[in-house]
This record gives sequence, structure tokens and C-alpha cells, in this order.
Amino acid sequence: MAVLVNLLPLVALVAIVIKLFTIGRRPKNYPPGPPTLPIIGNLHQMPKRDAHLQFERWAREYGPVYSLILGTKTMIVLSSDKAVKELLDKKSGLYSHRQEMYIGQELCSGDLRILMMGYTPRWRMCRKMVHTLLNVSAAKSYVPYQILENKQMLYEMVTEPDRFLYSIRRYSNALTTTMVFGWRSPTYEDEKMKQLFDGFSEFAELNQTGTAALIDFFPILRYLPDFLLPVQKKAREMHKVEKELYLTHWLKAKKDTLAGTIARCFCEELVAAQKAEGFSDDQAAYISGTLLEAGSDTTSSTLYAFVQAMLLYPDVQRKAQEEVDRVVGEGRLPNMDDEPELQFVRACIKETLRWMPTTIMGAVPHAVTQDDYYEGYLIPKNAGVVNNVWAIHHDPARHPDPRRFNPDRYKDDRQSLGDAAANPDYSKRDQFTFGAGRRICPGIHVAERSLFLGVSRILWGFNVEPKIDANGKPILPDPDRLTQGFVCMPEEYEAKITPRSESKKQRIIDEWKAAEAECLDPVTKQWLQVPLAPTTSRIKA
Ligand code: HEM
Repeated sequence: MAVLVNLLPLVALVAIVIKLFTIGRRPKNYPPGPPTLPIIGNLHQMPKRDAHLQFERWAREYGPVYSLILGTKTMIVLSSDKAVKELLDKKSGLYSHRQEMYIGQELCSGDLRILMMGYTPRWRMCRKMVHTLLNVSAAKSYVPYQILENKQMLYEMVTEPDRFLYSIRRYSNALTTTMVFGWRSPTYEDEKMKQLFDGFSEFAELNQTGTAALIDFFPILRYLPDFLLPVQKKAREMHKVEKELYLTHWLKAKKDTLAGTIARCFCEELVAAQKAEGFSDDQAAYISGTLLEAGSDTTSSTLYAFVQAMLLYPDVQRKAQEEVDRVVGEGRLPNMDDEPELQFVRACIKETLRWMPTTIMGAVPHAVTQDDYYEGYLIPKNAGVVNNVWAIHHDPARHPDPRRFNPDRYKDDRQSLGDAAANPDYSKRDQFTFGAGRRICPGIHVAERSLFLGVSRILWGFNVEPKIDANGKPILPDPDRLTQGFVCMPEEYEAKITPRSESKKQRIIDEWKAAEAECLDPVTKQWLQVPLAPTTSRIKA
């Protein structure tokens, strides 16, 4: 007995060494993947830039379901429409969780950010509320907001054409702040808005550092003191500043709601929901605050990619303009009623979402809550599951000549974006940029309308052409140069944006001036009286 007791430390040591040697190795029954090294697995092969290209290459080599071993964690990568449908959609009860994100969710977000929340009762409660703001009926009621912001965007494209990126961004940002908080941002430089949106880029930057990922892959590292791991301290500080900012906006909205002075918006609903459900002000602040980040850059990056496609594919631009001219004519701007007749314009939107999917690898991986089997392979409990959007969109069997911007791929696809995502026949889904399963983007209906109004009206009003360099050559951007991050867009490029005719230019100016005079307070530039856009609890979905 005494001998056995003496041997215990040795046995424990052997067990630890054996365990250590299993870290980083791919068990035989997992989906295939690139060869691993002990302890680190595939970490050394993780690309620092343009990860989507390497993830696509691996898909071609190892098939539509492959695995990566990242230290102590496993990542399953789904690179076919079929696998996404069969796992993320059909088994969404198992596949709607998120992996633990220590820096991103715990430290930076105080576990309050809905996008990164696990599949818990708290997430379900938040999701239900967000659905009331963004369901298809509610989305229709925001069209007057979209139209106003869109008119300002077009006006700025006439008056400051070189700043078109900022005009596009203001359009989607102002729309989101109006829907969520009931106030709009009249300029891109608006301090309130800048503060809110600058925080997001800082958040994204911090989370993209290799260290943040490393701590997730080797949780033991989080016990290191802050002086050895300064990213922890930075993340805590960031959360403090962010929470204060969100709380300020939320508490003001709550006060105005109770006083009956708020413009119709999501926060009105949130006040009622807080009363019924009893969640904290911190949680309410994060639900409203993080809606802004989910809703803004995604939409503006897609519109920016559309303008780039028009620059690079003048024939497509001409064809789309011909359709708009035929259906809408010279004397008015396109509106939502024109949508069914503007099938090529709709196809341009779907093709933009396919060709430059802003959530290039599905934004944040899903995670699976119990062991599951797919095509003979084990998908282990807690594995992260990546929706490899780029690879699906660039599979030549699904989309021949995939790098070509060719809206005719969608010429017969009359499905709304939401209907296409829900189509039981996965080959008929148009694109995967809005995610899948129970976590699918709840903003899809609002985004569809913002994109339609943005795209159809730019086509109606403007020609997009290359600028010419000193040697008389057109300056054309490389569409494969994308910004890095979980939401990406084309790297900044130049374009010559000119009104298509004097009368269109004048109409754009007149429309904006009339809207400004009629709808906005001359000093604050806020809505004088919000149009009949009832917030969602007053709407029967
Ligand atoms: C082109 C525009 C947009 C794109 C491409 C997009 C894409 C996405 C994607 C890929 C996800 C994660 C889905 C998943 O995990 O499978 C997501 C989540 C989300 N999106 Fe969007 N989105 C867009 C616009 C919007 C808008 C306009 C709003 C709201 C105003 C919004 C609100 C949200 C929210 C709240 C989530 C978190 C959902 C959750 O984790 O349960 N999005 N979006």
C-alpha cells in the first residue's frame, strides 16, 4: 500500500505527460484536416492575413467538412451548402452555441454581447426582443427612415463625390441609430456617432490579435498576471469605457421613453421588456449598443463592394441602369414598390453578397453542444463550427467562374433573402452571408431594404467610372484586396461618381432639400415628427 502511495505522484506525472501529448493531435474519427504538430495542432498554419483563402484551399484539399486542431480546441469547417443546411440549419438545436471567448466576450463584453453569447436562456430572451425590432413587418415600417437617410446619401454623392464611402457609412449608421435609439446622425463626423463606432473598430482590432486567440486555445494562459499579458488589462478597460457609453445612451432613451418624449424606436420596446423580464440596465445597454455594430458596417461594406463591382464591370452597370430606366424612368427615384420589377437590380444585390461577402467566414463560429456524427465523422461537443462562406461562394460547381461578377446567376431567383435562406433545397439558397440556423442574422429584412434602396438609387442617379491617372490610364482597384477582420470590405479605392444627367442631379438635390425642410428640425436635424413607423409591439407580425 505504502509503495502505491509513493507511486502516486509518478502516475500523475505520467498521466499529465500523456495528456500533454494528446493535445494538438487529431483523433482518427474526426473529419480530416491538415497535419498537426504536438501541443499546437494546426496553430502554426493559421494565416495572419486573408484567412479565407487558406480556408478555401483546405476545403478543396480535405473536403466540405474538415477539422482544425487549435491547441486544446477543435474547429470544424463547413464548406458546402449541403453541410451548412444539414448541420447548422437542420440540427440548429445542437449547433447554435458559441465557443467560450475569454477576451472577446468575457473581458471586453462582460458576457453581455448578443453576437458572442452562448445558446442560453438569456440569449433566447435577447434574441426574441431583437426579433420584435427586426422581423419582416417591422422592417417594412422603417422604410421612411431608410428613404430619408438615402436621400441625404445621394445628395452627398452629388456635392462631395470623393467621400462616397463616408456617405454610404453615414446612411447605414444613421438608419441604425434611428431604429434603435430614435436619433439620427446628421453628419459622418457627428461626435456621438463617432464615439459609438470608433469603439467597434477598437474591439475588432483587439480581438484579432494572435494573443486573444491564443488565450482561447490555451485557457491556462489566462492565469498569467496582467504585466505578462497586458491584453487582459486592455480588454477590461475597454469594457469599462464601452459599458459607460452604452449605458449613457440607454439610460437617456429609457428616461425619454418614460417621459413619453422619445421618437419611435427599439428602446421603447426594451423599456417594456425590461419591466416584464427584469434584466439589468447593463444588459439592456449592451442589447441596444451592440445592435449598432451588427447592423451598420455590414450594410455599408456591402454597398461599398457594389460600387466597386460597378466600377470593374461597366457592362453590368449599363444593363442594370437600362432596367432602372425602363421601369422607373427619369422623373422619380426608385422605391420599394418597384422591387418586383427590378429583377436584375435584385440580382446585383445577391451577386454582391456572394462576390464580396462581408462576413467572409460567417462572422463568429457556431459551436456544438453535444457529440454528433456527420458522414461517419465525430463532431465533438464544444467544437467551434465555421460557416466557410467564401469557399461556398467560390465553389466553381455551385457558381461557375466564381470571381466574375455576374448577376445573371440570379436572373430567375425571385426569393427574398430571408426566403432563400430558409429554402429546404440547399442548392437554391442564394448566398450564405447572413449566417445560418437559429443564429441567422435577424437584420436580414432591414438589410435587404437598405441594400435595395441604396443600389437601385445609385444606379438611377449616377455613373460610376474609374478615375484617370497622370498617364491617362484608368485607375482600377484589385477586388481581391479586402480589409482584414470578421467583417471585411474592399480596401479603400477611388472612383469617379457623376450624376447621369442634369435633371437627375437637380431631382436629387430637390428631393433632399424638400425632405430636410419637411421632416427635420432646422437646428438639430432630428425628425420633427417621426413618420408612421410604429415600433414593433404595435405591429402584428
Ligand atoms: C448586409 C448586412 C448584414 C449582414 C451581411 C449580416 C450578417 C450577419 C451574420 C453572418 C451574423 C451571424 C450569423 C450566424 O452566427 O450564423 C449576424 C448576426 C447578427 N446580426 Fe446581422 N448582418 C447584416 C445586417 C444586420 C442589421 C441591419 C442588423 C440590425 C439592425 C443586424 C443584426 C444582427 C444581430 C443582432 C446579430 C446577432 C444574432 C445572434 O447572435 O443571435 N444585422 N449578422
